[in-house]
Amino acid sequence: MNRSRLIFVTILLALVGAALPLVIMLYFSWSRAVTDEQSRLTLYAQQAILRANISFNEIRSALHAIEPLNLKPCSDTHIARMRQLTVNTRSIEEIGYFRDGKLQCTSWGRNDKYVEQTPADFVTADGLEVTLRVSPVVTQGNPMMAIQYRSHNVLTVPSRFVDVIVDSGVQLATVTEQGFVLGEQNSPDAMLVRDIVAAPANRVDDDYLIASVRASGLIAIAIEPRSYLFKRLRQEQLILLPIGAAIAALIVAAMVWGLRRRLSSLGELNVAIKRREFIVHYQPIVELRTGLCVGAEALVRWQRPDGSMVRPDLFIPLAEESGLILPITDQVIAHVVADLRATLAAERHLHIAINLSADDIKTGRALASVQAALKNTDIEAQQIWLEATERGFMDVNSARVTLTNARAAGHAVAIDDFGTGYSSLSYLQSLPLDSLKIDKSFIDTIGTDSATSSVTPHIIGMAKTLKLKIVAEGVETQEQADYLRKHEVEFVQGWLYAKAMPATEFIAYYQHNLAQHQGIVATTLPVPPAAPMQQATVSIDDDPPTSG
Ligand SMILES: Nc1nc2c(ncn2[C@@H]2O[C@@H]3COP(=O)(O)O[C@H]4[C@@H](O)[C@H](n5cnc6c(=O)[nH]c(N)nc65)O[C@@H]4COP(=O)(O)O[C@H]3[C@H]2O)c(=O)[nH]1
Repeated sequence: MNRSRLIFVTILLALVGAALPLVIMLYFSWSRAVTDEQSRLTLYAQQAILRANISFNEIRSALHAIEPLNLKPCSDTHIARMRQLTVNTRSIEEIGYFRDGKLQCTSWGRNDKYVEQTPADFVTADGLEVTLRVSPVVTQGNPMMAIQYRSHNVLTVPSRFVDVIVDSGVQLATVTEQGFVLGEQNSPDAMLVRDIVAAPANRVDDDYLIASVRASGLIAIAIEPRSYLFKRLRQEQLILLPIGAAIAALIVAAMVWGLRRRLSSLGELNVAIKRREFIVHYQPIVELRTGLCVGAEALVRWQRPDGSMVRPDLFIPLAEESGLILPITDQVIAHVVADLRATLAAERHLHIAINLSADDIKTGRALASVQAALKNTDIEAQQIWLEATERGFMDVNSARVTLTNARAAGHAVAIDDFGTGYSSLSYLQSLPLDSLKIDKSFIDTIGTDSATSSVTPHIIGMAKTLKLKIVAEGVETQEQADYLRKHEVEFVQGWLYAKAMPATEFIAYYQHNLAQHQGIVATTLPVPPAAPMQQATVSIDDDPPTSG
């Protein structure tokens, strides 16, 4: 990703990162406000059901108490008893006695007016006949509810069935399951109440917030205007939005910090490329059967002006992401040629493996760089191996073209870090490869009972089936080397043999190794078909061995 793209993507991510916590907090504020308000309304509805049940129970008890007394109807004792029950029972305003459907007397005395018993709107399960609206004859007050049991009748105020102290604006109704409204507060809309009875549920609609409770054959409904919700919403937002803003600020700060770091890393990398601060170390590759050093892997190092060395895994990912890897590969190639030109010309069986990035493989330009660098030198193409990781094969068609061209030019091609990426057997089969490097993570499992330890022999078997030479990377112990020898792995690379070292040290290492293996023949070099290389004979004669 180049600089301006990086800035653009970071700004985009920062905007999303800043908006996200605010949106989440807005959502939480809303859902908390709705939940809180609905809990409040539900509580009112529960209290209304409780009040309605208390009223019914009181009335039922009074009626059941007076009916079996068998007092002389409308006698002074009878009227006194009715009055006593009326005074002592909160829910009862008046008790009346009926005979043949006509009111004879009430708790206030004998009745000489003609009053007929009103027909019941509904009858409860235990036989109480309820008439919702009757006009009291004696007190001449507001409409009341009449509840009749046999010859006695009680008048009660409907508000007894919703007798709950609610905040102003909250509407309350207690309704039977059949839809008869027993009592209401603050005049809830009748249509709305009917709708809620048909499908009782807590909900928020365009105008109202609604909660309902169903119990004992009754439904209590509490309703408040939706605008009330906004008061609660503002309270929630006052708490949650500052938290969201703080998280958003943290995200933006982290992104700005990351961007500045990346830009400064990118800037430093750019300067390092211009100043050619990259050098190459060489890690020997040894033929396992003979112990002969047959080559080395070129490993880039960033040498800062203060002399400190930066490991490749700290800058290669950034270089690959930003496209700066291409000039770095060029500098590696130039270093290999400058460092080992004479040695490679003198030792024809010696090879150097150069790492190519995914971009190098995709564009194919690294091949042109190698060819240009080898021009006018005595280094032969087969002495330069090209290593590509599985990431380099993501664009399999361009990878195939580059690898085919590389092999046609005489280079051996290796797949690096095998097993850590996504390569499949079909990839391996379809790409022109000479060798496979088993990643250190698999070598580490040798002799252990880790879950992946069983994979190593499969990789070896697969490479052999595909006739690829094998290089085992990161060999650190004799046990690993013995295992690899037993499985006929051809080449090894690792600290058991040598760490990566500067060119002069590598040349000395190589000469020493050569002297130790006087007269021994290396037999297992990969051979690209287009420029076949004969088995190399290692000698310690003054005359360098020739190939081809
Ligand atoms: N612990 C342990 N480590 C061992 C052992 N033997 C080898 N190694 C390390 O394993 C890495 C092998 O290189 P790689 O898999 O190509 O992995 C390389 C390669 O992917 C990348 N890299 C290095 N040089 C270049 C380069 O010139 N171009 C590109 N594109 N990538 C490079 O950076 C990675 C890391 O390179 P290095 O830090 O040099 O680390 C090297 C090497 O020093 C061992 O026995 N034990």
